[in-house]
Amino acid sequence: MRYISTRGQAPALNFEDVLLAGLATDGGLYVPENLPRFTMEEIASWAGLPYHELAFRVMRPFVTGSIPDADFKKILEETYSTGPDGVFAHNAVAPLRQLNGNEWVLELFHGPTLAFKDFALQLLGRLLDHVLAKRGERVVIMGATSGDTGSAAIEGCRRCDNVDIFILHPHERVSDVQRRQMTSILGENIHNIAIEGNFDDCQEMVKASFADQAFLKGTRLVAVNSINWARIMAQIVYYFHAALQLGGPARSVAFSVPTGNFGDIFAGYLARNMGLPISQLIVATNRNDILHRFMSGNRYDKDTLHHSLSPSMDIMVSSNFERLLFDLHGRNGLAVAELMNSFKATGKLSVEEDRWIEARRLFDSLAVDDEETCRTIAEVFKNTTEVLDPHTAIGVRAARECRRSLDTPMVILGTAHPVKFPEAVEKAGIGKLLELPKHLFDLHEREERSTVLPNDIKAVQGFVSSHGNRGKPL
Ligand SMILES: Cc1ncc(COP(=O)(O)O)c(C=O)c1O
Ligand SMILES: N[C@@H](CCOP(=O)(O)O)C(=O)O
Repeated sequence: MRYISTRGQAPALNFEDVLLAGLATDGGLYVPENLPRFTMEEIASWAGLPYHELAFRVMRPFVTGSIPDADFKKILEETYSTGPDGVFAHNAVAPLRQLNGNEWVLELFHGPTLAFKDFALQLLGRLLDHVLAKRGERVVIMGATSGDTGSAAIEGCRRCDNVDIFILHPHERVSDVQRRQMTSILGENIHNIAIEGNFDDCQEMVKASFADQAFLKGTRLVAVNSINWARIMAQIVYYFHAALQLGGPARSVAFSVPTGNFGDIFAGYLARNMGLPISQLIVATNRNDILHRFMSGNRYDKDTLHHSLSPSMDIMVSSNFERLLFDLHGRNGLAVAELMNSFKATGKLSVEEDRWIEARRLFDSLAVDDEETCRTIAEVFKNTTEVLDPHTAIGVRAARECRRSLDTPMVILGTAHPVKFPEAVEKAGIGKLLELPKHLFDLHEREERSTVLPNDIKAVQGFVSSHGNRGKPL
């Protein structure tokens, strides 16, 4: 499998090199040159497979030529293991919980850091370990987080011998549990940086570091955000997993996806393009609604960033939207480069009418504010005694508002465990005490380590270069 850049001017890479890349050299994002497509018979034959075996079938075409089948199978078996020493706490890995009649939450929060990010980052860490050991190479990882990617990336990479990982989070803008999950994992190669800015500032600094890597003195820079193709690839699997449990592929399924960086929903869009019958994909945003404004009015314009009760989706500019733009423009990289350059200059973007109509055919959307989020948490609790996290609640609200058919199963991606967001749960009026799982029971007593830095790329790059070799200078 070869991968090409959404801006059309970077060299095509194989999977191994894409895994070790972040942004392409032309500033674009990598996508497969040709998407694999499965037949209905093939997909139907996967019903009942354990998660890791399904993952092998769905992802194999993407890694072919780079990771031998036997190694990939072993890595997947370890990644999606369950049981007392396993990675995931639920035997089904990603169980479906019925909310009512034909509405289901796909619980993606049974991994070590209690959010859907574990599905991809547990895999990414193992793939990096495999590839770097083979190459005998050390790398620096830089990642930006609004709260969940950070801990999942650290947890996924903490045992990798060949990485130093630097995670940038917005200072005082992630929940207490989220911060502690990151800053209490101690190791000479783990570096948490609290930036005096917002998530977009963090994300921008990571992206800019790919463009100018002199500060790394020759050490390779790797991404753990969803700009890294391997992240998206792993997130495709659970769409197949959910649909197969609900009568797919003979029956279509609809998905509602809490969205920030457009990564998770883009994975659903790819699952549909790979042959999975998906009748509806709903983009569910919080008040930071650039994606909803595009879908509903062809206006992808920067706004100010609002702090919400769903902080992980407090994102102004969505990285993976560029991957959709690439498809909407007939995979014309130069057209995308032009659009993105103009967006960089003006903060505004809209597309030609026919391309926007196509986007509307592909996605429905809704923006949900804090009040509606709390109302939904309370409503679901009253009817089911399930406590939703605020991001999942946004998905539920959007599913209920945008649903086209009651006969089609509606799956809402349950992206995080509510224990990570007690403020929203409390504001929803739910008195039920939520307990941290066993492996995190003493989280609030653990020692924390992080460095506060100004919103200044030179300060961040200086820190990376003076700590990038197991805490010592590069
Ligand atoms: C809990 C949670 N839900 C939803 C999202 C949105 O996912 P994405 O950025 O892939 O759209 C994120 C992170 O962005 C998240 O952490
Ligand atoms: N919600 C994310 C933001 C980063 O998104 P990513 O999927 O591109 O890593 C987070 O919690 O950090």
